[in-house]
Amino acid sequence: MVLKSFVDVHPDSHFPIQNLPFGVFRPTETSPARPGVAIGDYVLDLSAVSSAGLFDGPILKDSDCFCQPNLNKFLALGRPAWKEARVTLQKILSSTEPVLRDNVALREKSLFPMSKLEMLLPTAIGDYTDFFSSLHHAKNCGTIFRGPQNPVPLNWFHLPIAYHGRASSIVVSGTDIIRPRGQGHPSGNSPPYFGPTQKLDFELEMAAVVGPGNELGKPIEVNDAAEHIFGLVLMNDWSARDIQAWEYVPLGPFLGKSFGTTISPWIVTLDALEPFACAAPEQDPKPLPYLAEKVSKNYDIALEVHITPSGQKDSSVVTRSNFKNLYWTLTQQLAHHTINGCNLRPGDLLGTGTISGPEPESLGCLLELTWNGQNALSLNGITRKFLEDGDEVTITGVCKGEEYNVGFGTCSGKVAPAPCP
Ligand SMILES: O=C(O)/C=C/C(=O)CC(=O)CC(=O)O
Ligand SMILES: [Ca+2]
Ligand SMILES: [Mg+2]
Repeated sequence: MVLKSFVDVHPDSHFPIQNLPFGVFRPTETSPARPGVAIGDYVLDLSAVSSAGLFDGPILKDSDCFCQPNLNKFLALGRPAWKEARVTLQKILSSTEPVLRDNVALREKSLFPMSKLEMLLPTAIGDYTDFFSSLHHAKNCGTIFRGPQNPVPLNWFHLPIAYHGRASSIVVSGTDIIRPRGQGHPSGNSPPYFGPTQKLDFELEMAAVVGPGNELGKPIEVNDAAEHIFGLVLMNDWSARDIQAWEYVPLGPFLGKSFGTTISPWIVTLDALEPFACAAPEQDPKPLPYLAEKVSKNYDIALEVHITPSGQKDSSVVTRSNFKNLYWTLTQQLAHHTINGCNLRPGDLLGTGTISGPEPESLGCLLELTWNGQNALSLNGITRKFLEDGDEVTITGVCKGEEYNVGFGTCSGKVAPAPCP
């Protein structure tokens, strides 16, 4: 028998009782932020559940981790607490358990229609790193930025390459992204220009949310790394390709990326994703021992990007990809990040890098889809090489099971014009 909730959940919903993703919301503009889990079209307020004494397991019974404006304190408690919370929440939301189902007053205090509330960033993000783990993306970007001879650098096959992103400009889905201004360089010996980016792009990504983390100087072993990953969100690493191409030599992405990064509000836990785990690709050459894992795991998460062009009602799908296209696993990324002793802290965000697949329809950004603006895309008859002001980009992700889906909802942002000079 498949577990069912007393809350009505549509069969296509991303949020059945098997998912229970964690987020932070406020019921009204003036009420304080608090953690919640999504169930169907509702959000269950975890501060209310906690105040009612329903978290009665040994770790959570005396904890105030759900009476906080973000999930950091809960994340720091680690997997035993996450499992305990999931067991309690699946129990009190199930169709056969009366404690919440039959308590009208508590239900009114704790269950809110999702359409009427405001979702916030789920964690306070101290640090954000973005990896480069899709071979298809690395090959295509290498060819476009550096030419077809050796598009993938030799180090790529030996370590998960990354750059340090900017945590301060991470925003929750639904926030406008202001077109950045900056320097670009047309070609050859011509002087650089300055102005609003002419090559604004999205990047289809996911990101891991770090749990307990590690002390400075004490790396996390690759086979223990999953204990430090709470779950995943959808992510759009907005990129200004003209700024990026000019500035990145030799230190890597900077202002071409740091003007805004959007994440989805719901963190889907690794526990909820487990039924959709699959083998990660075979790695050749074999990684060094500190990156060699006993079990090399990916997840079968179908990903789509839709663009609604400025002034239009309808969106068009511009790419269909899958999380399982990644070469380096989340656990290898995390172990590599800490191998030099660098400390990760609860709530840190590790982007996977753009998730491009092998087919032309599965490329994860416009840079690849239009080959740096050489070929326009048609969106219901409207053409685009890069994003225009007013365009809205929406990423979705879902694991499709036989009896239920485990999904991420959406991650969207609309492009707002650059500030006047
Ligand atoms: O090939 C490059 O020089 C850089 C490519 C990127 O855009 C970097 C990045 O954000 C990594 C990624 O999303 O995979
Ligand atoms: Ca990126
Ligand atoms: Mg970014």
